[in-house]
Amino acid sequence: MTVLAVQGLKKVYPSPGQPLCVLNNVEFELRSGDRVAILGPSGSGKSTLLNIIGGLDQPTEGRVVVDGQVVSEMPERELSRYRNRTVGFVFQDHHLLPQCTVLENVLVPCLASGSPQQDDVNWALALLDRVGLKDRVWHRPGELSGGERQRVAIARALIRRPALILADEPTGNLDRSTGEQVAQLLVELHQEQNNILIVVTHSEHLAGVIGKQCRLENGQLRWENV
Ligand SMILES: Nc1ncnc2c1ncn2[C@@H]1O[C@H](COP(=O)(O)OP(=O)(O)OP(=O)(O)O)[C@@H](O)[C@H]1O
Repeated sequence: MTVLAVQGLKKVYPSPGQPLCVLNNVEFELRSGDRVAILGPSGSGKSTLLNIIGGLDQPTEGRVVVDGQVVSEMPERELSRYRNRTVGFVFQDHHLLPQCTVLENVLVPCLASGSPQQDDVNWALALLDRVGLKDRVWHRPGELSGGERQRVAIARALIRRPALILADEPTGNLDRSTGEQVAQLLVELHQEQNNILIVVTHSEHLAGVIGKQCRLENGQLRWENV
């Protein structure tokens, strides 16, 4: 069981006029099995919040605690391990390596601890089967549709069996029906893997597929259907 606690989180960006306060005392707690969509207008700080949780950005004040460990206080080595092992990222732009096959792309996170083991390859193949890409493992990203590329990115995010899945506009580049399939897949895999799933989106429709929702506005997080 993983517990994610976001405590008194504040993020202020310097700017030529007034400093820009995008997060102001954001607080919540999630546990394994929880999933939530974070909605909010463009520029409201959704990606900033996700990046701080994922250890890609530092808060100005407050902290993110995962299983008792404060992310912003982790030494660099531990932070890299946290990003690689505890967190699985899915971005709007899939960030797949164009020269690598689908299978190699899914295995990329395993390279952090040397070359992938047979167990990793077996799990990657099982995940690719699960996301409906069994027949595409030797393709390269350029030979896939947008929805297929995003499904590869989801398999890659799950390869280390992370406790936390952070998805930033995962369907942003997809048409509505493909986006809905990808969102449904995220939900199904979340239920199977019992991780914590946080999805940042503009889309009320996607948020509806995810379930529990909160809204980030003026630096504050407001929970909706809890
Ligand atoms: N490194 C930075 N330096 C200064 N300002 C920044 C920086 N990163 C983000 N911002 C500003 O902080 C605000 C929040 O940005 P963020 O990307 O978190 O918003 P968002 O809600 O994810 O937006 P969108 O939905 O458009 O992706 C924006 O106004 C942005 O311009």
